[in-house]
Amino acid sequence: MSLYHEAAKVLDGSKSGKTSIKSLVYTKKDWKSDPKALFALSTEAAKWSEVLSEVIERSGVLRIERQLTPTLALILTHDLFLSKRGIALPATHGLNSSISKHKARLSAELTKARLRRGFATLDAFRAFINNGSVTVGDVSDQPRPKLRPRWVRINTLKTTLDEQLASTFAAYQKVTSLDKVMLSPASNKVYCVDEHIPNLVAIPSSTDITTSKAYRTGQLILQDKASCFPAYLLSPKAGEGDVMDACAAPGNKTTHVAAVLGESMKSEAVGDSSSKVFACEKDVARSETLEKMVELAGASDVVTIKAKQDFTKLPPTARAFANITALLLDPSCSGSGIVGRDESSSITVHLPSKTADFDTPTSRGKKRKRAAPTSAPNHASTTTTIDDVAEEQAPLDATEETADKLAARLANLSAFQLRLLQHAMAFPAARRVAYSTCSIHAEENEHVVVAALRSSIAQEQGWRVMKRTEQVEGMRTWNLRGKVDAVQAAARMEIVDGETVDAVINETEVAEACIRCDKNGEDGTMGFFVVGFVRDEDGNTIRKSNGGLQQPEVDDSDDEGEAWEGFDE
Ligand SMILES: C[S@@+](CC[C@H](N)C(=O)[O-])C[C@H]1O[C@@H](n2cnc3c(N)ncnc32)[C@H](O)[C@@H]1O
Repeated sequence: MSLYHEAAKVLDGSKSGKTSIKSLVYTKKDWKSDPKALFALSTEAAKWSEVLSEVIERSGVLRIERQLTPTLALILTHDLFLSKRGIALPATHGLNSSISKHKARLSAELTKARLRRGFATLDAFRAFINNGSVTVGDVSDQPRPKLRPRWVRINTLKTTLDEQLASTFAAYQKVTSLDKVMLSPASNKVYCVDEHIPNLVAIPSSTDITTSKAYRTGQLILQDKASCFPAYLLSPKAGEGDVMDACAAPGNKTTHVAAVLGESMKSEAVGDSSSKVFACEKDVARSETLEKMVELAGASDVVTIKAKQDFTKLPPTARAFANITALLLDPSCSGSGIVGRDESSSITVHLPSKTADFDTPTSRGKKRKRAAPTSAPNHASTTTTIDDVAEEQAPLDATEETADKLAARLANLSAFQLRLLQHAMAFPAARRVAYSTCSIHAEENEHVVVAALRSSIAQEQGWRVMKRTEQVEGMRTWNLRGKVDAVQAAARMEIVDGETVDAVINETEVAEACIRCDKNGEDGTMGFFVVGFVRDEDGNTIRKSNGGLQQPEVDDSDDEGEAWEGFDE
């Protein structure tokens, strides 16, 4: 059947170490299989390849089924145990039966492989593999790998940290370092209160809290630590004005900023209606999700949803927005920081050896060997190269085309992100903007920051970066900052349009102001970027730039939905 043979071809192709699975699948046009299904199967089989190679070798199947290649055996064993639908071939098909008839033996080896690694259930093992860590070893004699934690935000609109520690997490043991959570065996119930973001807790990734009442009722929200940075960096104070979340769905940052405002209301003892949050979302389906999320989080009283609304069409000078002093801008981006995205580019593919010698029916009586370590010579082990992050290192092959496409896509995205950022800067009473992406690319991050600082709207209205020294404590003490070379490169870029003016950029200060999070790094976060913009002067000036753009003086709040064509028109 083509799917299995074609997936085997992809995995064999990725052994050269030059081309990623993604590249192999998407640069060839004449696959018989659906490319999405082919990509999914190849990636999943590659993720499990170290474990399944061990299982296949120990079962001795390849020495019995001589017609099976190691790659086909790997892929079929994957589907036999790990795909919901099983092997997608009739039971009588030769390929299916060559693996299925050894099901009992393979299953026993899979169980042993799981238990050797300390996982009580297949689900916990799956969570471990999906977490991106494929380098596993016997718990008895090898250090445990660090696993990204599960981040749980305590929704202070509905509960408190203390309440949750005494209820949902009552059976958990408190640990004081994130490492202890990341190194914790799957069965351990531990938590660590985060040192940077208030009301955030880390638990082991294999711990499922989605069945808890607190989660189901919106008291707990699963939100990556990095994704909590923007609302915390913005830290709006109740009574100081309203907040606009420009690109809001599904609403994690909206509900977080509402909670931050709520906390400030408690501490400042200001009236309930003193500040509100507008949440704008362009997409129809995502607007519905946003509405549900806001309601579930108990934020409906504070949040006014602008559903199906393009942010760039909202007139900043509308009366309804006259009191907006802070904006969150988390626009669509490449998503390259999301764990699981593009992971095919860095997966090490392991293949079982046909001649591995374990205690199998055909090698009975021989001395039993331990599982081969990751780098054992009887594993055909290679790491495929990443085709987007390390473009400059990519060898001259099919990835070149992908790199060109990526560059074009990033150029489009950054132009869009800059346009939204300039629009955010146009709100007359705005004093703070938090700009963020879940991208690891400088084009969407430092480059956008520099371009925004050089834009005439920023120059005319006095926008600058929020310096590191001005940031809230948890953000000030976060060590990973923006890339100076990326800021320098952007500052040297030619000014291409009349909307941009020459401006002096303090490169070190800008890079220090920017905050980055590493994908799969020691901090257990996704790849992320956030920066704050502030302005001190009175910003009620209406922009009349040399490009002839003027904002209409809209003073009727009902006009919000009307098309204000924005800066690009
Ligand atoms: C990265 S997601 C936002 C995630 C959200 N901030 C959160 O934390 O849950 C970007 C969102 O912006 C929306 N979007 C894109 N362009 C927009 C525009 N011009 N106006 C409003 N929303 C837009 C997308 O539909 C998408 O839902």
